[in-house]
Amino acid sequence: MTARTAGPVLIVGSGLLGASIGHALRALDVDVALEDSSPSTLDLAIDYGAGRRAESDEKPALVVVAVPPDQLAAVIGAALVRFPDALVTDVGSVKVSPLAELVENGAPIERYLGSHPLAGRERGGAISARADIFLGRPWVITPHAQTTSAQIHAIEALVLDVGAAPVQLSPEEHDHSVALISHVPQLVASLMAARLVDAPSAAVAIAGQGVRDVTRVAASSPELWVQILTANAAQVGPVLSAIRDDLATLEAAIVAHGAPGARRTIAELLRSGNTGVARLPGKHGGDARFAQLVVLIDDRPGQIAKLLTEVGELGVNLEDLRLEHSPGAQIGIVELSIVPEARDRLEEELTTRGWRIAG
Ligand SMILES: NC(=O)c1ccc[n+]([C@@H]2O[C@H](COP(=O)([O-])OP(=O)(O)OC[C@H]3O[C@@H](n4cnc5c(N)ncnc54)[C@H](O)[C@@H]3O)[C@@H](O)[C@H]2O)c1
Ligand SMILES: O=C(O)C(=O)C[C@]1(C(=O)O)C=C[C@@H](O)C=C1
Repeated sequence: MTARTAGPVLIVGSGLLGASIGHALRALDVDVALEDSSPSTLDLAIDYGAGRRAESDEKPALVVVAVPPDQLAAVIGAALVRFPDALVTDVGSVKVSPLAELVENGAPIERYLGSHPLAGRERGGAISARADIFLGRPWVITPHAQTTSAQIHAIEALVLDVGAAPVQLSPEEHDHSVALISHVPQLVASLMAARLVDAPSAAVAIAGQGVRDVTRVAASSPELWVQILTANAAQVGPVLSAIRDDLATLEAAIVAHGAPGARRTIAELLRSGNTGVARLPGKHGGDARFAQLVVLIDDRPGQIAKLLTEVGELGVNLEDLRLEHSPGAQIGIVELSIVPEARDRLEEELTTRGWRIAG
């Protein structure tokens, strides 16, 4: 594939996000220069192939700032001054406060266009970077009053090159949205995971997929998240209040579950959850949800490859794949996500071929 992005691209901050963008652009042969305030992070990102060391006379066409939230405005502002011919973007998780800080500092924001990939990992650092983290994910571009359509096209080119899907929102709409779909979910995951700290070992040992699904992002960096949450506090607060109200209602109904109406209250909250989760778009951003097929495999080398080869031979496109090990059993659980029309046929054909289907 030929890159749409015109280089050189300078990435400032070569941690998880910066190095991941570097890897994805290098795969398309874009010239990527890297900087980081940590010399060892920079060396690591270069060693892993995310780009080359930036020269002192670098002349980037595009600068991507991927530093922690409390550094964003300062680093974006410095890049706007250092590279007067470059378009500058960032990948920060909050968009209103850095823009306000730039305006307050009199920065030349006519060459700054913020953006934010809704993609990442619960672990930071150049060592966790991967070219594929953006595939199929939304990447929000947040134009302001001075943004031109050529600048939007330039950032869209970057987004498409790394395999993400560009979406345009104002900085305010962005921050309002991410409070609900990213920032409070992080807190809910952390609150649930915090309950496990003093849990008996016997309880933790039998953890299934449910608690893992709900708590995955609880492994994220507290330093990064304190910065994100406080930078978006005005939007996060009201979502937390709504959850607190629901929790109070739920707790009262659970405690007095024999009282008239209590079971209905519990059911209605659960049903709202069904309605809410059904609204989450599928992998490609549309409304279609995929069907799941769970296959049990022997926990020995080559089994997953064999299963995937056979799914391919049957002409079924795999939309997603999840793996799980059953504690204490020599069995692996593979959850295949596929288009609903293919599910029954795949189940039948795999059963005929000797695979064990668990649901
Ligand atoms: N982690 C995620 O899942 C995720 C997803 C989307 C967006 N973001 C945003 O991306 C940004 C980077 O997050 P990350 O997860 O890559 O963090 P990270 O810690 O992995 O990387 C940040 C890098 O910036 C460097 N840095 C700090 N201050 C600097 C400065 N003044 N100049 C140059 N380099 C500097 C650090 O040394 C570090 O290597 C954050 O603003 C975050 O909100 C993170
Ligand atoms: O860990 C992940 O899977 C994420 O994608 C993290 C996630 C998110 O909430 O979606 C978290 C914060 C970032 O600003 C963007 C992405």
